Amino acid sequence: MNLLEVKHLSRRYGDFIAVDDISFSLQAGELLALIGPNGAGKTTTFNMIGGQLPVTRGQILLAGESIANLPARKIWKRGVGRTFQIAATFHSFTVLQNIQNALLSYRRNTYHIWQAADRLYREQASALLEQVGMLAQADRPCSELAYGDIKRVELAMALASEPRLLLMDEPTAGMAPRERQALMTLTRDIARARNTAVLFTEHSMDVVFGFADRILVLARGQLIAQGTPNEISKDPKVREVYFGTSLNPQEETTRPPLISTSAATTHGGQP
Ligand SMILES: Nc1ncnc2c1ncn2[C@@H]1O[C@H](COP(=O)(O)OP(=O)(O)OP(=O)(O)O)[C@@H](O)[C@H]1O
Repeated sequence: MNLLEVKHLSRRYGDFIAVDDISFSLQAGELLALIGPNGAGKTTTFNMIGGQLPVTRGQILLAGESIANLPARKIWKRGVGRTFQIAATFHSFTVLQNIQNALLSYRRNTYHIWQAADRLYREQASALLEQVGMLAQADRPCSELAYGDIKRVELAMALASEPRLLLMDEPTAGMAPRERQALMTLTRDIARARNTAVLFTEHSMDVVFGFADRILVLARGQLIAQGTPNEISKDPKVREVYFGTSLNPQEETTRPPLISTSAATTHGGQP
């Protein structure tokens, strides 16, 4: 069974259709990229799956059970995690404390008020930090960390809820190419090791084509293509959206591939 099944999903804002009848599936341990130009409907799709936005029509099934229109916290409890940027207030906490907070938040039913908060979940938090390569920096305040390391902490915080499906909205935004590669290598290794499915949006094509097992391409709310990176890079509809011209088969040898550096850096205003 697929871990996630999205069937005929739509979202309207008044008369405007932001997401138009899209269907796709995702398996445990798989990395699926959701790409498309600005305004294509990526964030809207994410927010419907995560419960931040009501669904207008369609189904979202997690391991066969409907999660569409459930409150976000219930969806989270059922196993859909999400990376969020560390809020400004959390910068004064140490790396370890941030992970402990994430564990506390997820397991708040078992919170014992008489225990000092900083003794709770130390071992679990340390284990998560080890997985993301941040254990050596456990006692540093997050405010002192390099940007790439903050991203690792955010990943560990998302993993604190032991998600079956992890949603990552532009995980590498603002990162240098080498940092992007490192974070996505880590994400892929963790997804494989934990059998966690990852759905991510991304404007950096080096990340999309280097790490996604499959790619979904949205344009003006519609799913215009889905397939492996190799299939997507050859898809004329996708190339039309990304290069603005349709692909004549005779041109194929002369046109740049979709994964070229120019495509990787020109879309979406990322560095
Ligand atoms: N609250 C809203 N009310 C009306 N229209 C909205 C609202 N939120 C989003 N939209 C519109 O829905 C469409 C899809 O937006 P969405 O943010 O999902 O796109 P996106 O693919 O994530 O874009 P980006 O890459 O720029 O983040 C856009 O045309 C946007 O203007």
